[in-house]
Amino acid sequence: MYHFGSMIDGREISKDGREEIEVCNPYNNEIIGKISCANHDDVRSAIDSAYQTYNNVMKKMPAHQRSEILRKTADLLESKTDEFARLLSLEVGKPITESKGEVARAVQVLRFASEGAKTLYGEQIPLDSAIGGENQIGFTKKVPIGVIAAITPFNFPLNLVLHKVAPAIASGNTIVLKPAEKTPLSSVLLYQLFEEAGLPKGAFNIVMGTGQDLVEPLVTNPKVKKVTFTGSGAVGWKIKEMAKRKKVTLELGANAPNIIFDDSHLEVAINSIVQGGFTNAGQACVSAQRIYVHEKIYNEFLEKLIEKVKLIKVGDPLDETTQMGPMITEEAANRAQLWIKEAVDQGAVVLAGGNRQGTLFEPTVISDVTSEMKVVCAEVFAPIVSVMQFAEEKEVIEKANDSDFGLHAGVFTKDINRAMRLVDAIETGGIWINEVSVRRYDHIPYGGIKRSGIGKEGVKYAMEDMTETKFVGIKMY
Ligand SMILES: NC(=O)C1=CN([C@@H]2O[C@H](COP(=O)(O)OP(=O)(O)OC[C@H]3O[C@@H](n4cnc5c(N)ncnc54)[C@H](O)[C@@H]3O)[C@@H](O)[C@H]2O)C=CC1
Ligand SMILES: O=C(O)[C@H](O)CS(=O)(=O)O
Repeated sequence: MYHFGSMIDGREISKDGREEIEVCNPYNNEIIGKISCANHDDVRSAIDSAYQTYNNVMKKMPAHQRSEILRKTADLLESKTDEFARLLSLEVGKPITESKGEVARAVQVLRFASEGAKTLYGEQIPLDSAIGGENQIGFTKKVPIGVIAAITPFNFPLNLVLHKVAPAIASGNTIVLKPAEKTPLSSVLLYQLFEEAGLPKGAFNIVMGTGQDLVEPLVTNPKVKKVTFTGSGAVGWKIKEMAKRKKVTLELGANAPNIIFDDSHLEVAINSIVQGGFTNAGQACVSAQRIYVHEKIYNEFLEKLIEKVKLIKVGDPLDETTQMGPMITEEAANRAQLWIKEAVDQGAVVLAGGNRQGTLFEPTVISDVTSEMKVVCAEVFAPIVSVMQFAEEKEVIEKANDSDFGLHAGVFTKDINRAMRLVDAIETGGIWINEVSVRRYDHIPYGGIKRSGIGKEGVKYAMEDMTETKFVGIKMY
C-alpha cells in the first residue's frame, strides 16, 4: 500500500501526527494508499523552498540542462509505463488501456517541454520602424516569473499535473503542486522520476491535502507569482478572486457540443461520439455531452449509436477488455443519476443505460431533452450523452452557443465551406472538424472561453504564460 507525505525541498516531510486521507479504488472501494496532509507551515516551507531554488538555481540553469532533465524524465516514465498505468487505473478507475494512453501522452508532454526549453525565443524588433528609432536595436527576452502554484483535478492525475510541472521547469520556474486528494499517488511517483533525472531539490514540491485547507495559503502567499488551476468552475473562479493581481490560468469545465450534419460520414461520427462521450466514464471536460443531429439522419444515427453504446463493456479497470470503468465516487454517480431522473420527470427519454450499481454507471443516451435540463445546460461529467435534432445550420449554431461554457466543439460534415462557417460561428476555445470534442493533443493551445476558463495550456502556450516578455533596447552611438 502506498503512503505518501508532502515532498518539500527535496525530501518527504515527516508523516507523524498528520491528518490522513485514504485513497480508494473507485471500482471496489479497496484502500490502495493514503496521504498524510500538509499544514499551513508546510505550505509556507514548500513555497520558501521553491523561492530559494528559483533565485539560486533554476533562474540561472542553462536551457540545455533543463531540457536534458525533462528528456531523462520522459525516458524514465516511458520505461515505467506499466507501473504508472496500473496506478492510474487503481486511483481513477479508468480502463487500463486508457491509463496506458494517459502515460503515453504524459511522456510526450515531457518531450515537448524538453524541446520547448531550447526554443524559448524572444523576437527582434525593428526599432527604426518608429520615427526616431534609427541606430537602435530592440529585442525581447522570455524570462521566468518565479514560483508557480498548481492545483489539479482527479480525472487525468498524471497528464494534467505534467501540463503544469513540465512547462514550469522548461521555462526556468519552480513549482508547488497541490494534487487532487482523490488521486494524489501518481504525482509522487512522477516526483521521484524528476528527482532521478537530476531536477534540483526545491524545484518541484508537492503539498498533500484538501483544497479547502491548503489552497488559500498557497495562492495568497506573496512569493507565488502565478497560479495555474485545472478543475471545476465553482472552485476555479474563487481561486481567481483569491489570487488578486497574480497571473492566473483556469482550465475549467464545459458541456461540449458536437454537431452531426446530414452529409457527414455517419460511421465516423457515431464511432467518434461513442469514444467522446464515454472516455474515462465521461469524466473529461471536453466530453461529448450535447449531440445535435440533423433531422434527416436523426433516427438512423440514434439507432446505430444506441446499438454501439449498449456494447460498451463496463467493469474492472484492470481487465484489458474493459472499455469503461467506474465513476470516481458513489456520490458523483448518484448525482448523475439524480440529474437523469430530473430530466425524465421533465419529459426526457432514456434510450440506453440510465442505471448504476455503486460507482459503475451504465453508458447512457437520452433524447427529448430541453436546453433548460441540467443534463444539457450544466456540465454532466458522467457517461451521459443527450441527443437533439436540428433542421437548419443557423438554428444549430444558436443552440450550440446557448451555453455558459466554451471549451471544445466537434462538427461533422463533408462541406468545407460549412465547416469554416462553423469554425467562425461557434463560441469555444477550440473546434474540431470531423473529430469529436474530446480529442486533445498535448501541444495544441488548449483552454476555454466564457465560464470554461482563462488562458491556454499545451506546452508551448503554458510556457508563454509562465514567462514575462522583457524588452531590451540598445542605443548605438
Ligand atoms: N479544462 C480542463 O482542462 C479540465 C477541467 N476539468 C474540470 O475539473 C472538474 C473535475 O475535477 P475535480 O477534481 O472534481 O474538480 P475540483 O474543482 O473539485 O478539484 C480540483 C482541485 O481543486 C481543489 N479544491 C476542491 N475544492 C476546493 C475548494 N473549496 N477550495 C480550494 N480548492 C479546492 C481540489 O482539492 C483539487 O485539487 C470538472 O469540472 C472538469 O471539467 C478537469 C480536467 C481538465
Ligand atoms: O487532457 C485531456 O484529455 C483533457 O484535458 C482532460 S479533460 O480536460 O478532458 O478532463
